[in-house]
Amino acid sequence: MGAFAERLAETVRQYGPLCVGLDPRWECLPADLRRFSTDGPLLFQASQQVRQFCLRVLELTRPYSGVVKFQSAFFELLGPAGMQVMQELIQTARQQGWLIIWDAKRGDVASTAEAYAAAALTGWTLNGQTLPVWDADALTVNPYLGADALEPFLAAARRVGRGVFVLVRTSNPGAGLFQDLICEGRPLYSHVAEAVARWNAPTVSASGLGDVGAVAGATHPRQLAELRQSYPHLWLLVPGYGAQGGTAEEIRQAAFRDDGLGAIVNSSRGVVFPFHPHDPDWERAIRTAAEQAQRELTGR
Ligand SMILES: O=c1ccn([C@@H]2O[C@H](COP(=O)(O)O)[C@@H](O)[C@H]2O)c(=O)[nH]1
Repeated sequence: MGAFAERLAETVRQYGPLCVGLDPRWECLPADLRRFSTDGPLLFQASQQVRQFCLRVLELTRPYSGVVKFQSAFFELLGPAGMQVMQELIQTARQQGWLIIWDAKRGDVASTAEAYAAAALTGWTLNGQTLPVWDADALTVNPYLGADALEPFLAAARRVGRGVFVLVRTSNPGAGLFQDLICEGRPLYSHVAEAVARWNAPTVSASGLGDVGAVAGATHPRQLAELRQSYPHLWLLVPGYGAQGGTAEEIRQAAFRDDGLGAIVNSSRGVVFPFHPHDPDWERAIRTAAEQAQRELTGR
């Protein structure tokens, strides 16, 4: 498997920068799919309905995107059956040719991070056999515990040509509480970005981009533009487009390099739930939303 950065560059050249966010919110599912039969545990039944919906989303959006981000929270909410469904969907997405980001925002002391990293990226070697577990192409991680705690993720990614996206400037309204605190004359997030660029540097490949990227919200276009300008070798994972208020125009101006690479832009609710649960034409709504997002993000 080639370097993550190059596989991502190839995907963005082919499909544009849209990343489909698979966040299966039960209350947003089409009403027809929110049905239960009389037997079987409810969480299991709900997981099967989510499975059916997500499979359809993957098919409908595939022409417009090559990257899918699984938001672990919504699958965890469904318990073990939901986790099983997530694993099956990840395998299906891989067979369909998607690049897979697992948004689980991991971060812990190094000895524990090693287990998280094996589960997400390398697989686990047991009895001489390496078993893939989640088998993601990239994982989101939280930098708060420091460099030693991130190293197991970076090492795992290096070993198997995978990627890591480090939270730098998140999209939520309260992000500044800690991330904007001034330390040594500049905001904390800019120190994090500098460290991410340092970890990324040895991985930079032909596209001029590397395997250790940064999460930078579309809802803070000034900081997004500043990160883009300061760190041309970083892939940016940009959430906050659509449902959280980030616009395609602001993103186009702030997030990309001159060659059109450098950022992937996540849309979860905007692309996956652009319909009312009682709208019978929900499939067409998803297809239209994905097509429009692809078009407006590339400015075509
Ligand atoms: O700063 C961040 C980091 C991650 N997210 C995640 O992205 C999606 C956004 O969903 P939308 O429905 O498009 O708003 C979701 O999975 C978040 O957990 C983020 O929003 N901001």
